[in-house]
Amino acid sequence: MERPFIFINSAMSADGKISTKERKQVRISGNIDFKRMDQLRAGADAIMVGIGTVMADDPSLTVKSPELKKQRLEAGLDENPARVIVDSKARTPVDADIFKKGEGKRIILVSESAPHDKVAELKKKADVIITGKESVDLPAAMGQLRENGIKRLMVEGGATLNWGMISNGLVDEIYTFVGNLIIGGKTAPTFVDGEGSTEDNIIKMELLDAEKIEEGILLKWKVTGK
Ligand SMILES: NC(=O)C1=CN([C@@H]2O[C@H](COP(=O)(O)OP(=O)(O)OC[C@H]3O[C@@H](n4cnc5c(N)ncnc54)[C@H](OP(=O)(O)O)[C@@H]3O)[C@@H](O)[C@H]2O)C=CC1
Ligand SMILES: Nc1nc(O)c(N)c(N[C@@H]2O[C@H](COP(=O)(O)O)[C@@H](O)[C@H]2O)n1
Repeated sequence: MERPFIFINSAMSADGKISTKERKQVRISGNIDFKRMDQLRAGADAIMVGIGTVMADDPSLTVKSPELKKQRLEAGLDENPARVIVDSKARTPVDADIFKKGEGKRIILVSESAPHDKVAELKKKADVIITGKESVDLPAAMGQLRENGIKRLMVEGGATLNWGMISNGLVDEIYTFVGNLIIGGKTAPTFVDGEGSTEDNIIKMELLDAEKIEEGILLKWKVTGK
């Protein structure tokens, strides 16, 4: 099944953490990196996060620059790319910022195990796509997104979703900004958590670029597979 071009953009500390041990959002990027992230958002057809990120950060995932929003409108697009949440049990709060802030489409990916009343509530606010029995079937869901016209998908984490996407061979490129912080903590999320690899199925990448930005470094990777 055809799927979109998929890339992950993330910011992590020098020790690979993407937030604190309390799973509190940390400002890792500086202004230049946030502008770069905004450009990536504006150039995508959709931006996707896991339900863990919605619960922890309550992000809006909107394009912030007025100029970039204007350019999207002039190109006949919605002001914001579609915002997608991977949420097997339909736990997304109906008052989440994703629903309150910005124009544009919202899509919730749920599984067959999601309570029907919660799905009905979310359907008032978003398109709902059902795949998988207990958990969202990510490969099938990516195919459905492509059928819904999404050709370029930006994934913004978090750690568990990043593992789900990468381990299923669904990620083409990864952009990580590594900031000048050490967060530490064995329970603080790293860029990729989940089940993890054994030696024979470690995922390989090719370095595309490395660029110093303010006090950190932006690494661009192409995922080449197992
Ligand atoms: N610095 C940065 O760039 C960023 C940092 N973060 C941080 O990351 C943390 C959140 O990460 P995390 O807690 O791992 O949550 P995630 O955002 O990765 O969401 C994970 C959840 O997604 C759902 N899911 C559904 N289907 C799948 C599947 N097939 N594979 C994987 N996940 C699936 C699961 O919940 P269910 O079973 O209920 O569906 C799972 O628990 C926060 O602390 C946040 O601040 C987040 C984004 C960016
Ligand atoms: N690129 C980047 N740098 C950081 O330092 C960050 N903390 C994040 N976090 C991501 O941004 C989301 C918030 O988006 P909104 O401002 O609400 O639109 C957050 O959920 C992370 O995905 N990213």
